Amino acid sequence: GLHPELMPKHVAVIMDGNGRWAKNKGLQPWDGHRAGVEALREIVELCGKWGIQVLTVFAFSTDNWIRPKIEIDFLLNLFERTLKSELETLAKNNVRISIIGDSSKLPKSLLKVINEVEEVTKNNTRLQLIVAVGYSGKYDVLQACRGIAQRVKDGEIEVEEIDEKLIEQELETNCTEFPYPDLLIRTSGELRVSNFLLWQLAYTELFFAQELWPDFGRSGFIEALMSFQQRQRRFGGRKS
Ligand SMILES: CC(C)CCOP(=O)(O)OP(=O)(O)O
Ligand SMILES: [Mg+2]
Repeated sequence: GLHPELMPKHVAVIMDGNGRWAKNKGLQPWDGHRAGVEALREIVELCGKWGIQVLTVFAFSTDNWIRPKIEIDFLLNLFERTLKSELETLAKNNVRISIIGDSSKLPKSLLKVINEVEEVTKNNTRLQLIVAVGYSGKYDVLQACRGIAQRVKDGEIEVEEIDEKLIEQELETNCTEFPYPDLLIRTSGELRVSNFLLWQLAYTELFFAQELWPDFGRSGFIEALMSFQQRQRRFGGRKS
């Protein structure tokens, strides 16, 4: 079974497979995304129950903008409706939610809801749910470089002061206590990172689940966590 003391502090998830799940059932991709929200709701609940402190999920990549407009419009509207409908539950369950990513292309109405849910839940302490929307690892590193360059240009910092800590501050990880995911789970059998968190995954344990995201639930999550708990993490060192 699971050992509470070996629970990861920060879990990251690439929720993949919604489209194939829908196709297998003769449905439209957005039916898969709708089912995907139910899967996310279950995993959030389990994280809260099992004492996982941070859950970062990949909901929409900077590279997903090339999808058909109808699917993008559905997804953006789904995010807005879900944030609104889940706000009360998140607040009741002491979950702090924040959104990371390039918000410049998001509709004003979605931005408004994002600001509201971040504000309402900002002092919650049980679980931090970070939803990456319009995010990618390369976008994150790029915006951090620009931020640091501007601070040097403004004379705020010297080039010599640029260190890993400073980069971490400029990245959009948005989590000071546990910035580095201990475990990354990707569903649907794909074996790639797909421009998700990059800097932050330096020593993250990877777990690839066969289930399509809408089918990933308690049993799949337990399997991933049990695999994690059996790993020997050396962070580049040598087992003493
Ligand atoms: C937007 C993102 C959460 C969607 C994940 O599922 P997907 O649409 O990539 O599904 P497929 O890989 O099966 O097409
Ligand atoms: Mg996919």
